[in-house]
Amino acid sequence: MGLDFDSFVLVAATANLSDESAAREHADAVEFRMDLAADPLAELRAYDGELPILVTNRAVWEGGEWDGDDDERLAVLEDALAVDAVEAVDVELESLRSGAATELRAAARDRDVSVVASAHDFEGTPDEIELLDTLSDACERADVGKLAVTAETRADTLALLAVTHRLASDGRTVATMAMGEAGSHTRAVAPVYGSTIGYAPVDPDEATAPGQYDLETLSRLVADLE
Ligand SMILES: O=C1C[C@@](O)(C(=O)O)C[C@@H](O)[C@@H]1O
Repeated sequence: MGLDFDSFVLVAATANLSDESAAREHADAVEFRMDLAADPLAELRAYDGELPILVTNRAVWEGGEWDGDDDERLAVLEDALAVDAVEAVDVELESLRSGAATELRAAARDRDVSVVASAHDFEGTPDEIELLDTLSDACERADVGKLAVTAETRADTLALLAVTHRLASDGRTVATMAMGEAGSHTRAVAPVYGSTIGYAPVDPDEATAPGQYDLETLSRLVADLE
């Protein structure tokens, strides 16, 4: 069974699967950032942890560190689907739009692995109409539509929360967060408006995005606001 995003899933984001034992107390799953690991497939195949895994192999053009061939990047993700503990896969919305990840999505569906279509803006926060367009499109193309923007003002974070609320109220499965210092609180608050995934590093020095809380803190904040 793929990871079920019907209720909030707290994900420990890491480049190192050995973090799983430390994450177990607070996290529901691990996000394995394959693009940040030296030999990700070997690490995955050797995994004997308890938490289910969401695999991500983020390209440089989407803010990650995979700078090789893009088809190969998606092929590595497809190989990762064969590992039993892998219950969800993150696929860039751009790769779904271009058709490059059509086969990967079909392979995930065959294996009952949930698909998260993700879009990131590392420069700023587009207006609400564009946020709605992007997130709706991500929802159409996958089991979860995910949108991470960079907030500079309260107005940016409000726009993101409004769109989160609107789509979640319409019954879509969304995950949203604002990166950057001004956006940090959205990581705790967006779940109140229907966001179903939160990302946090076990060790605050190992954050995978700007403005993340550490895992224990995010777990407490989300639980307190529930
Ligand atoms: O896409 C996301 C969300 C994220 O960028 C964040 O802002 O928490 C962290 C990444 O590890 C993950 O792949």
